[in-house]
Amino acid sequence: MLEVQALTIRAGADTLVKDLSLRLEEGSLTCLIGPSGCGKSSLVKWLAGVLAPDLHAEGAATIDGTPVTFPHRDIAYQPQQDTLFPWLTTAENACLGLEIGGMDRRAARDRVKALFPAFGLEGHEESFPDQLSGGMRQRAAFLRTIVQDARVLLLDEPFSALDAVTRLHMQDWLVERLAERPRAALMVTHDLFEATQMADRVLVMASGPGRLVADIPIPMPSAERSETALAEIRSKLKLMLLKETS
Ligand SMILES: Nc1ncnc2c1ncn2[C@@H]1O[C@H](COP(=O)(O)OP(=O)(O)OP(=O)(O)O)[C@@H](O)[C@H]1O
Repeated sequence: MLEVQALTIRAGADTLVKDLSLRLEEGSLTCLIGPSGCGKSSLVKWLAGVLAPDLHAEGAATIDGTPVTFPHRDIAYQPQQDTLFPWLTTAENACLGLEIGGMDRRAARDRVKALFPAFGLEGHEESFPDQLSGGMRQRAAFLRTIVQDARVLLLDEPFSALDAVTRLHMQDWLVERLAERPRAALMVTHDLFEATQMADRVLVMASGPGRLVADIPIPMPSAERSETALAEIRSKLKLMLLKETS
């Protein structure tokens, strides 16, 4: 579905990401892990079309074999910071992606409002971002991304600010929604439990320069995952990360 070929990202003379290629399939949730600073966010930002202007990227991408440039209407992106507009209410922020995509304001409102209870945001539709907790803000940003009809989802540490129970709830919610409506999802996370529980594939990045060093499939359906099998995969991932950070 989405294919990246030979992506290199430079900051002046420094190479941040080098010659990175990957393919994301529809109906697949891929987690991207790697040490801090290895270039995970830079890759995702490039795919979202929001790479900082001082960075220079070379590389190509296709969707279903057709060359694309970013930003692209088939791609929805949740950045690491919630980036809610402080002058818009929670509901208005959550509607933004839909409205930019051309949806009528009332229809966008109805679609996001239906999801407020599942996101623990009910009663906060008219609150402004500075009236929300960090976790609520992150859920509002997640909502803004997930309601879009985009075929590709890019989620950069979408649950990092959530408490443990809410995080588990949102992880399950996302896995269920992706099962109902397959998309190609790429999720950056530092949490190996989250990665092995949710993903059907984990990509490992190394730094200096940023590159992919492993592609680990997790072929089991999430309902059938045994703790023993997942613990084995986590140990393998942990060893890789330790090697990359030592
Ligand atoms: N605008 C920029 N100009 C110069 N260097 C940058 C810029 N943005 C990021 N970098 C550098 O690029 C490298 C990769 O950063 P990036 O945010 O992609 O890493 P990351 O793997 O997502 O890290 P983390 O896990 O901590 O979020 C880092 O060394 C960072 O300092």
